[in-house]
This record gives sequence, C-alpha cells and structure tokens, in this order.
Amino acid sequence: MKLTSVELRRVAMPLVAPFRTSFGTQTVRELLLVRVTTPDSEGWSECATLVDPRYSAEYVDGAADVMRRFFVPALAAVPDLDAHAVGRVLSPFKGHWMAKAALETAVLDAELRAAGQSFGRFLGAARDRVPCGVSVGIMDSIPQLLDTVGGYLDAGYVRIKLKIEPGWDVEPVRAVRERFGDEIALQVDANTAYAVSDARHLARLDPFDLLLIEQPLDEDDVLGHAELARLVRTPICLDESITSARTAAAAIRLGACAVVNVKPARVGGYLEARRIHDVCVAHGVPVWCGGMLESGIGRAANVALAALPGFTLPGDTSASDRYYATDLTAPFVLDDGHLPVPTGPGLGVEPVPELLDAMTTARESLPL
Ligand SMILES: CC(=O)N[C@@H](Cc1ccc2ccccc2c1)C(=O)O
Ligand SMILES: [Mg+2]
Repeated sequence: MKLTSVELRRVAMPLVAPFRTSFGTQTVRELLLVRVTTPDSEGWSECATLVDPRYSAEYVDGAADVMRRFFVPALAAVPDLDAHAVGRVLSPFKGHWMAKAALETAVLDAELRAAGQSFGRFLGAARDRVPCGVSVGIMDSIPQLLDTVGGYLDAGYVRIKLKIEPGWDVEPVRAVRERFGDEIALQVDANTAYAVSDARHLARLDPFDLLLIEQPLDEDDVLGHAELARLVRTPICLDESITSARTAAAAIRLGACAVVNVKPARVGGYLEARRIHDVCVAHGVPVWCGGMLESGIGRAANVALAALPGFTLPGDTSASDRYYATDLTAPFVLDDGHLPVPTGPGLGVEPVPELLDAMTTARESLPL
C-alpha cells in the first residue's frame, strides 16, 4: 500500500473523575489520533502519550513532532508499505515507541480493513470476549476508595487494581480486603514509586493475597526488581520496564518479574506486543493487557490483543464509561464483566464523526 495522506488530530476528552497515580493527577485525556489513507483504504490509531513525560519519556507534542519530521516522511517514501514494514523502516530512529506504535497500528488498520480481516483474527484471538479489570486511582480517603471499589464490583469488573504510593498502600489494601473479602481478585500498581530499600514495607502487602505488585521500582531497575522478588512473596509484575520482547526475556531470566503487563503503545505496536506474549507464554509467565485510558479506538485493538491465549489475567480493558461520559466511538459496555472482541474489518470500530469533531482541538494534514 502507498500512503496517500496522514492526518494528526488532537482530541480532549474530559475524564468522568480525576485519576490520581503516583506520578500525578489527570482530569482530561489529551489524545493524539492518527488517520492514514491509502488508495483503497483508511486506517485509524491512537497515540498513548500523555501531555507531559510522567508515565514515560514520551509526550504528545514530542510524538507529533517526531512523526511530522522523521517518521511520516520515511514511511511516505515506501512505495508498497505494510504493517510489518513500519517497524523496519522506523528502526534507524531510536525510541519513541508510542509514536511508532500509533503509525504501525494505523497502517495495520488500513491493511486489515482492505483485506476484510479483524484485528482479533489477525493477531490470533482465542476468545470472542475478554474478562475486564479496572484501575482505581489514589483517593482522598479510605471511605471514598471503598465506595468507588464497590461501584466497580457492582458494575461487574472481575479484578480490582489499586494505584499505590508511599503513604497510600497497606491501609487501602487492608480496607478493601476487610470490606469486600478475600475472594475478589486484587492487585496494586506503584508506577515506579518505591525503592528496593522499601522491600520490608512492601512485604507488608504479602498477607493480603494480591495477584501481583505492578512496577514498584524505576523502569530501568531490573536487578532491583529481581532482588525485591526474593524479599517479597507477592508476584512482581512489570509494566514500564518492558519495552520489547528482548527486555521481557531478560527480565524473566533475571527473575525480575513473574507477570507481564503487555501494552502495545509502550513497545512500538501490536506486532511486538504479540512477540512479548509469545516469549512470556514460552516461559510460563502470564500476561494481561495494560491500559492507557484509551478512547474506543485504542480500546478496540487492546480488547482484540487481550483475547490471545496467553492473556490469562484480566486486563485494564475497562468499559468506556470507566473514564469517559462520551467515547469517540460507539461505547464499549461491560457485559457480565466482559467486553466483546470487535469482529469488523480492522479495528472494527471508527470514530463517530460528530463526536470526534466536538472533541477535536486541532487537526493537521502532514505533507507526504
Ligand atoms: C489504567 C492504568 O493504570 N494505566 C497506566 C497508568 C496510567 C495512569 C494514568 C494515565 C492518565 C492519562 C493517560 C495514561 C495514563 C496511564 C498503568 O498501568 O500504569
Ligand atoms: Mg502500570
């Protein structure tokens, strides 16, 4: 396929409630959407960058800039582009995994729409619906947390993930266990907020039978996670540390993680995400699909990925209304704790034009 146009759209989506993590509080999701066209198709994707480099080194303006200056010109020069070629063409450029992921995904969507094949079919989905977990932010009080968790359990979520940070960790976990019992699937995510010297404190979470502790240490502290895994009984899961199938294999072999949060945006796209899935399955390491507060565009692709056989733990593939009163696409609605895997060509969803226009704050056609 030859790219005939690439459009970037900035979209502002207000969150239904502030979402607080160890790296800050978000009240609006500023998204960068990518739309590509080819002679016989169009493709959509969502870039997962935040407005500021707090989750990772990437940020929205940086992603738009690197696409505009380097990535799109390189891709536009390829006469017969396909999704597998995108990674190869962009490999001379270092990093910028979320920007690369957005372009690869838009090209893959265009390719699959033209072929009449769904993401799920292409990636190797083994199920037609996936069980969904939910990520719960740091709250102002324990009562507020318990009300929020109770609401999500009533909505049907099959797993609860609590954001934690020093000063908000053991108490909230204890309170949730005391209120909702030992049966609910419960895990925590620190987003790199601790140091290996906090091991004794983190071991105080062990009695609560958590599924995992996600990314307790800095993303580059692989050996620290391996040391922590020897001092804490709760399984360690990595998110920010896993940037490729190679780093996943290294982390597993070094004993740094027993579970992996697979996020296509963090690793350059769905093709690398599937390679990470395959590496983890080969090592007997369970994976689950992470989330970046995607709109329906990114959610559709994540739900398809979460249907692969190695995704044996519920992911952060929550319903649209967990974050947004109005989604850009038809809403993803939780049904008995599950979301259906889209079956249409490509992503199987597309933005609703009037909703997209209402939330668009800027749009730009890149010169090819
Ligand atoms: C669902 C979940 O917890 N996601 C990320 C963190 C995260 C948190 C807040 C965000 C706000 C705006 C955009 C992306 C964000 C990602 C994680 O697993 O670590
Ligand atoms: Mg995480």
